[in-house]
Amino acid sequence: FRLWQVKHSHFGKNFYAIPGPKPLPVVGNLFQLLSPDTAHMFEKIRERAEKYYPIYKCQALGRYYVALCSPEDMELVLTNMKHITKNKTYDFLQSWLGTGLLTSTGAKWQSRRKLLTPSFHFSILQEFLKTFNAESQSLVEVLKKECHKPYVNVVNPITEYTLISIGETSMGTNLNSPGSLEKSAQYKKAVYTFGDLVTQRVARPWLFIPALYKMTDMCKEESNIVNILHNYTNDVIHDRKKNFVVPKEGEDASYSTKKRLAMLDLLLNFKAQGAAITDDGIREEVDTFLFEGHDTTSMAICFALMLLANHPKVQDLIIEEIEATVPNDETPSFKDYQQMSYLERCIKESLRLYPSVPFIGRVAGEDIKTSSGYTIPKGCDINLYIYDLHHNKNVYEDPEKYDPDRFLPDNCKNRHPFAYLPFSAGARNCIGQKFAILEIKAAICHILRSFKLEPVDRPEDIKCIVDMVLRPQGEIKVKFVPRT
Ligand code: HEM
Repeated sequence: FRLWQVKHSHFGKNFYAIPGPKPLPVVGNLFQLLSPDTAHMFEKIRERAEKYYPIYKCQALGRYYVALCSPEDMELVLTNMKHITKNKTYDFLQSWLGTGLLTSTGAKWQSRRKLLTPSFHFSILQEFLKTFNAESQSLVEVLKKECHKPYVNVVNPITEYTLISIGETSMGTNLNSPGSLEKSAQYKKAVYTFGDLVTQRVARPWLFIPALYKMTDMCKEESNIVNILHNYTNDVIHDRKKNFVVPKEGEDASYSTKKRLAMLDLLLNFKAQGAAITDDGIREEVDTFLFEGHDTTSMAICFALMLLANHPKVQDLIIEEIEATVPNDETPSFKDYQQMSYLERCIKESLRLYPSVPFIGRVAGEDIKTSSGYTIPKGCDINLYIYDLHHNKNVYEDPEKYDPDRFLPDNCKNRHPFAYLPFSAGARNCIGQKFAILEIKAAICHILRSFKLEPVDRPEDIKCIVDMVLRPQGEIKVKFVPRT
C-alpha cells in the first residue's frame, strides 16, 4: 500500500518519470546496488552514469535518490541555498563527525562556516607554508630511505605528510612526536575501516533502520572504531589546550597570525570568550577538519605522483618551471608557489581524473526542473557524481587522457563553469581548497626536485573503490630515482 501511495503522489509521479535501471517489485534496485566488493560497486556506478547520462534514479526498500552527472544540473543544485542540506549518506558519518561543518545544515552550518572561514585566510596560509615546506623536506628524507626499493607504495608516506601537516597547522599540535606515531597509525587505519563500514551500510538499505543496524556486528565494530577516532581527536584538543594561551587584546596568539587564529585556536578562544560552543562542538569540528584536511589531500598527491611517473615530459616541464621560479634550490615562498602556473595546471588535471571527493549528496529543498526536462521532487535525495562529470566525453574530449593544458585559460574559456568541481561550488564549497593546493604544490615541488619518478602502476592498473574519499583498491606504486 505504501508503495502504491508513493507512486501516485506528487513525489512518485515525478520520481518515476526519471529514467534509470528497472526496479523489481518491492525491493526496487536493491540487487543492482549490492555488489560483491567495493571496487565492483565503483564500476557499476560508472556504468550507470554513462548509460543514463545526464540523470537517473534508483530506489530500494523505501530509499529514493536521483543521480546527476551534467554541469547544467550540478549548477542548478549547487547555486541554490534551498538545497544545502546533505542527504541520508551523511547521516552515517555522524557517529564520528557529529554535526560538524561537513554534515550540519541550516543556522548551525551558517554560523560555523562564518566563524571558521577566517582560519583559512591567505595570511594564515602564508604562515602554514613554513610547515608545508618543512614537512615536504622531511617527506623527501623518508623517500630517500625507500628509493633503493623497486617501488614505494606512496599512500603510507604521503598520508603521514598530510596528517602531520594538518596537525601542525590548523590544530597547532605535533603529531610526529614518538608518543603520537602509534596512535596516528591506529587513527589512519580506523578512518579506512569507518569508510568501509559506511559503504557497506549505504549499499544495504535495510540497515538504514537503526533498530536493525544496532543488532549487527557492523554496529559493534563501528562503535569501537569511533572510540579510536574520538580518543585521537580528544588527545589533539587536550594537547593544544595545554599550550594555548588566550590572546589578550592586540596580542599575537602562538601558531596564528596577528589578526587571525588557526582553526583549533579560534574555537578554543571562542569558547574562552563565553560563546555558545561546547567541548563536543569543538570536537566535532576537529574530527571534521582532521579527516577532511588530511585524507583528501593525501589521495590527491598519491594519484598526482602516479600520473607524473607515467608522464616524464610533464615532470620535465614542472622542473623547468621550478628552476625558473626558484633558482639554486632555495625554499619556495608563497609568491613562488603562486607563480608556478604549470604545476597548478598539472594538479588541476590530476584532480579532474581523480577527484578526492568523487560524489556529494544533497536533499532537494524544493522541486528542481532539470536541464533535460525532468522534475526532481522536493525531499528527494540527490547524488552529484563529480567523478562522472569529470570523466564524461560530453564534457571533456578524450576524457581519460592526462593533459594539463586543458586548464590553459584559452582552453577553459568555452567550458561550462560547473564542468570542473573537485572542490564543489557555491556556498558549501570546500573551505580548505587553497590550503589543499598549497600543500600539494609544496609536496610535489620538493619531491620532483629530489627524484625522477618512474612508472610502476599505470592508470589503467588502478581500480578505485567506493568510500568517503576516492581510493585505490590496493597500493599506488611509484619508483623514485634520486636526481644527482
Ligand atoms: C584535494 C583536497 C580536497 C578536496 C578535493 C576537497 C573537496 C571537497 C568537496 C567536494 C567538498 C564538498 C563536500 C560536500 O558538499 O559534501 C568539501 C567540503 C569541505 N572540505 Fe574539502 N577538499 C579538500 C581538502 C580539504 C582540506 C585541506 C580541508 C581542511 C583543512 C577541507 C575541509 C572541508 C570542509 C570542512 C568541508 C565542508 C564545508 C562546508 O560544508 O561548509 N577540505 N571539500
